[in-house]
Amino acid sequence: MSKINVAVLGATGMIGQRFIQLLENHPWFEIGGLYASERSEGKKLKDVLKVRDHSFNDETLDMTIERLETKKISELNRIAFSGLPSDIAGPIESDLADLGVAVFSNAANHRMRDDVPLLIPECNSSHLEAIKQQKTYSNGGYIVTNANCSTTGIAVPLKAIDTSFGLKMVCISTYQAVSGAGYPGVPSLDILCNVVPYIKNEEEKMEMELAKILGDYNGSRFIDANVNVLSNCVRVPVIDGHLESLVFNLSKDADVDKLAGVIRSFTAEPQKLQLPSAPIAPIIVRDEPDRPQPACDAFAGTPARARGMACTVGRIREKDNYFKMFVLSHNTLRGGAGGSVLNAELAVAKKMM
Ligand SMILES: N[C@@H](CC=O)C(=O)O
Repeated sequence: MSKINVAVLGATGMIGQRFIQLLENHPWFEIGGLYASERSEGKKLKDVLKVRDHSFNDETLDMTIERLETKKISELNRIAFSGLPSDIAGPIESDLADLGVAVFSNAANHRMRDDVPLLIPECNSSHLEAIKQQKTYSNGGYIVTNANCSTTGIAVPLKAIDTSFGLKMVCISTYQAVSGAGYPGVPSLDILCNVVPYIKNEEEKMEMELAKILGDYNGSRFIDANVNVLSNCVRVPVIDGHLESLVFNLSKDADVDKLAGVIRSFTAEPQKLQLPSAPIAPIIVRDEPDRPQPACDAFAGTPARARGMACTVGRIREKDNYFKMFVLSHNTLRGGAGGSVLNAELAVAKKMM
């Protein structure tokens, strides 16, 4: 098949550049343009580089950033990947959908809409159907969002657990990397040798988003999962990789071995469809007592294209009918740009493009 032209919006930011990283040698997608605010118009990617753990191709580094004009973007691209900040993303993404562009967004603006899938293909691929309710769908335009980064990593193992054992309640404590705050993110004097027990709106987002993701879509509306979610979100001085501690209880009988077995063997539609960015194993279970760690496990995932797309679970324990475990996932890959690239691959595979 010929490659599909895609735009990257917010190309000067951390998530925008993760999109570029994942798209530069993509088998189905071709970068049709890099877009950002007027301020960056005419600069080359190499002049505004934020991602430092990936070697971009020379041709990619020489690409010029263009001003974000929706009409022009829609004429040149079938898909737009949005890494825009949420203070400007909402109307720009709606405009592009009106112009017939399929928008895959990392921004929070449209996540809770009744006709917008909050999509994690391992958890709720059937929710993609909701795009047919969007008034722009007949034109080819629609919006699909990925979840907040701290929600995405835990949603996949929680889906595996909920499907087999019925999740009743989950209490989450996060240890979130500074790259989650974008670039330059948290001031160094606030975070070096420190932890900050507050991330604006994070706990609210996690509680709402998990209910939508783990819930159903009945063909005309989303029905929230009946799971009690409690969360505390904290920023720690780590570059990449959100570590999260979970305590939960279940409606069906389980033990640590059964739980570990179900989590370890979990696969879903992206694996069945062999989507290019799908990790072969979406959840890796580690048996070592001191894993997962951001320094060791943030980039988990095979094959090479799925690096950073698997989450890692460890320290599964039981006490008094409550289970405890840690989950780690890469916040700007699996929890950001990678999540939206996987969403777009699912839409292509399901011929909703
Ligand atoms: N809100 C998160 C970013 C993920 O989307 C964070 O601040 O870490």
